[in-house]
Amino acid sequence: MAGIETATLKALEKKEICACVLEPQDFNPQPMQLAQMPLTANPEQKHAVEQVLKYRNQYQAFLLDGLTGSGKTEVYLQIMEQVLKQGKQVLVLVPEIGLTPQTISRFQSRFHCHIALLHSGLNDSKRLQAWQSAETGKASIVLGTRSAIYTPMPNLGLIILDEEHDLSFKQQEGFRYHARDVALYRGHLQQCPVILGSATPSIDSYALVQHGKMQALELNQRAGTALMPKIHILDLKVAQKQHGISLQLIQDIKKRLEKKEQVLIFLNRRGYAPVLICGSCGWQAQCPHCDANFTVHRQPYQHLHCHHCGTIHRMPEHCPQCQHQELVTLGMGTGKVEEHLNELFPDFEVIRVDRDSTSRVGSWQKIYDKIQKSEPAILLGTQMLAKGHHFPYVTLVAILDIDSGLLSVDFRATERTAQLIVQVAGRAGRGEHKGDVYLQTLRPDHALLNTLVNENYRVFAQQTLKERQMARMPPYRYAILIRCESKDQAQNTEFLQKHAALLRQYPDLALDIWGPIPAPMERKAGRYQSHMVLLSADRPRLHYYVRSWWQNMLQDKPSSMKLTLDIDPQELS
Ligand SMILES: Nc1ncnc2c1ncn2[C@@H]1O[C@H](COP(=O)(O)OP(=O)(O)OP(=O)(O)O)[C@@H](O)[C@H]1O
Repeated sequence: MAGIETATLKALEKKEICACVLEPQDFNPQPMQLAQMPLTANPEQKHAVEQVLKYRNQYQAFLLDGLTGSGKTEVYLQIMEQVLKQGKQVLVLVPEIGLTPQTISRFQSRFHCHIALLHSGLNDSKRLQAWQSAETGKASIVLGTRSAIYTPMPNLGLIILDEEHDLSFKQQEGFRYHARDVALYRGHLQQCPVILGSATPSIDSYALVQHGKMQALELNQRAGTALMPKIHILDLKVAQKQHGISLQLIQDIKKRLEKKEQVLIFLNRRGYAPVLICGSCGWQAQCPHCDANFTVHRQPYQHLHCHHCGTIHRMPEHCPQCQHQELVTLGMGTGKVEEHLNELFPDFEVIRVDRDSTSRVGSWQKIYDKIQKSEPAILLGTQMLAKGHHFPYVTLVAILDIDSGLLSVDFRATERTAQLIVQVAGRAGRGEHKGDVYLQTLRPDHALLNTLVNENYRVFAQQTLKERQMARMPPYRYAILIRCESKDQAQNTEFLQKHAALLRQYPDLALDIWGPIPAPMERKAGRYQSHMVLLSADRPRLHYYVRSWWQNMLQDKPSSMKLTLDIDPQELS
């Protein structure tokens, strides 16, 4: 309300003298003008655009399965143009807040219209403004991360989920939902097409295509003149190395930098080193609250940090067990690799991109602008660098440690690793120069690596679908994960066993119950974690029985126990 401070209004509301309400506003769509002509679509792009536009005013789900750099965004833009011209709104979801600047700038250079931005970095009033502009039709486009899927848009004409395979579309805490599922359901409710786009679609989405619930649209070549990069496997068992980096790779990095090109080094481990160990007695710095090692950090000051519960400890000056002075770090995090790269390439800039280096507001934007300049540099980073970015000057990509992704117990681990490799590799050679990709591994014969190098991601996906079908795993059966957490592991097991027995009593529910078993990380933040997985091919019946069973469990559980129910879990952690 004009002229009256919010604090005053709140005080009056507290005394029940006034009530603060939001006035519904009229829907008033704004016309869209084209700011830039579209690119000339290649035949595959044209086909994809035409297919989607056939379903302009009705629900149909599409999987836009296009190689990295094949011009999926151009396909989105050309479809959006037609939908916006009809006076309808478009909702676009991206997995990361860090992807919003590049996406918004591509939208702004193509369309003159109001674009509302929604992500976790906004304060409440900015969020409200964005919601209102969507609800009233002032915003023709809403661009946001996961929760933007709930934005009120009365005249919705198209939903796009870019990088649909990305795990961040699933909310894993509190109110659990998968933005991909909500998008499909919302498209159905509001009768508009939904496009899920990715160079590495999820196995779940391929299954939807297989079952005729989604139409696949393929882009099989890079857009413009760019070519796909060549992947090389570096066998760490035999390779000569310096600081854990093969000499062959070091030579190639040097060549690229001298040619004024950029190099991207990927390591999915932030901090300086994952282990601190005593050189005399073997003592290791472990988090007192979790079954995990402390990670050593050197910035902004030396300290130990548990990445699981957030505990921070001072860096010990000597071994607390034997008083020995020499404590050594094992393994490499981005901090240590940054140090080595600075030593190996002193004449070139090393730009580190991880959660630590981008935690300040605006820092990612500054880094991003720097990368877009045609200057030689080494970009070193974690997941943040892997997702959907277009870095035209990167011609060499190296993944320093691919093996950790091959060792997980999660049945989706190979899918995630394959996606990561293909996505990171896809940042190479997107401009005028052809790219090369190096994968450092101790397991060069691993089937996954060979399928990706000699075949492609789609072949891997088809093999994985067959394996999942044979093993009767999702998406061929439906899963529910029960997580149970308390200070007593025996209490967790006894409680889950008792309730598993009750569920087994329903004779017409064909069900497998796995567990209870300790979670992959058994103790976290001082509490024991147990898991139990329910698997059934009959989703309606599974959900029907679980509904009352779950209520029963909640009533029966001790107050100190925490229970959570995860439908279609994406991670078994
Ligand atoms: N038809 C076209 N003609 C020429 N250039 C194109 C065409 N379509 C797209 N491009 C260009 O190709 C580059 C890569 O396109 P884009 O970023 O849209 O690919 P993408 O499929 O979204 O990639 P990724 O999945 O890796 O994020 C961009 O510079 C884009 O402008």
